[in-house]
This record gives sequence, structure tokens and C-alpha cells, in this order.
Amino acid sequence: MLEQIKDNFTESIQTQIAASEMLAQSIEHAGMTIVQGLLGGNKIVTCGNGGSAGHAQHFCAQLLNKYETERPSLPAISLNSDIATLTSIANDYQYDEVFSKQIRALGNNGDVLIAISTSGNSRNVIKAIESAVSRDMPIIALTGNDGGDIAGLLGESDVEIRVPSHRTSRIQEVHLMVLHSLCEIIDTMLFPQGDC
Ligand SMILES: O=C(CO)[C@@H](O)[C@H](O)[C@H](O)[C@H](O)COP(=O)(O)O
Ligand SMILES: [Zn+2]
Repeated sequence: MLEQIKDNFTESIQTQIAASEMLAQSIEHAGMTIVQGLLGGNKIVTCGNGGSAGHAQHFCAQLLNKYETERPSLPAISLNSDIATLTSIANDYQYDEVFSKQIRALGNNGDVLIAISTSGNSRNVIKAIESAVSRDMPIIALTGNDGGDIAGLLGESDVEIRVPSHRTSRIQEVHLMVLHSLCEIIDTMLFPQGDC
């Protein structure tokens, strides 16, 4: 068991290093997309399932509250957080619709969708992307594996950050690093002095 635990750490570190080389440019591009959205008075909308739902909430918490330095609150909403809304949409329609129906109500032109799926194949995340496209929202997709069906849905102004791994856990660990990097870009670009 000890060897397996150590192997997991090694695999995680190796995936992080490979990702840092492959993804830095897309992460910077995604950061600029978010900064432009916020400067335009728009909000950030996130969604995902399971561990990615946790990531989606975590990222919004860091915008609404703060990341590492003092600054004003920034507008963000995670679509997997409102259990009454989620259960009613899933119960009355389909689980596939839980994010897309919220985007049709809350999404405005210029809001940025951060869609998180390690497989790139979660139907509700795919439908969220389709609704975001219909609302002219730029999309940042955090994926893994081969990008799944999500990869084929993105337009030229969207960004896919695809982690080079097939293991959900390793992909999620890199996604967390990506989201923290995005927080750092936002704070550096918008509040270089750590304004509050
Ligand atoms: O956290 C984990 C596994 O590490 C799981 O809860 C995982 O997030 C769930 O199986 C999700 O449903 C996977 O969805 P996705 O990442 O493929 O969109
Ligand atoms: Zn997990």
C-alpha cells in the first residue's frame, strides 16, 4: 500500500509537470478571457459533477470572497450549488438539463462559462455549453482524456484546457492547479497592488 501511495504522488507530480508545459498558454488565454469578462461588467458561471462540482464551487468562492490577497468581491455563480433548483429540474425534466436551464435564465451575453468535466462527456455539461453558445457566452472548458464530446463543441474564441491524463483523479488534481492559476491571473491583472 505504501508503494501505491508513493506512486500516486509521483504520477500526480509528473502529470502536473507535463500539464505545465502543454497548458500554460491556454491557461493564460483563459485568464485573459475572464479578465475581459469581468472588466465588461459580466459574471463568471461554473459547473461540473462530483469532484468537479467541488472545483466549480471552490473557484466561485475565491472570486466572491478572495484568493490570496485583499481585493473587492467579484461576481461568480456555480450552477451545481443550489440543491432545490438542481433537484427540481432533474425531477421534472432530466438531469441533463440541470445546468442548461439555469444558464437560459441567468446567462447574459459576455458572461464566461467555466465548464469542468474530466471525461468531456457529461451530458449536463455538454448541454450547459450549448446553452452558453446560444447566449453568446465565451466558454472555458477544463477537460482531460481526449476532450470527449466537449472538444468538438467549442468555437474559436473558446478555450479548452485538456489535461494530458486518462485518470479522473489526476485530471482533477491538475484542474485545481489551473483554477488557482486563473485566480492569480485575475488578481494580478485587475488588482496589481492588492487593492481593496
Ligand atoms: O471525484 C470523482 C473522482 O475522483 C468523482 O466524483 C467524479 O467527479 C464523478 O464520477 C463525475 O461524475 C465524473 O464526471 P466528469 O468529470 O467525467 O464530467
Ligand atoms: Zn475526486
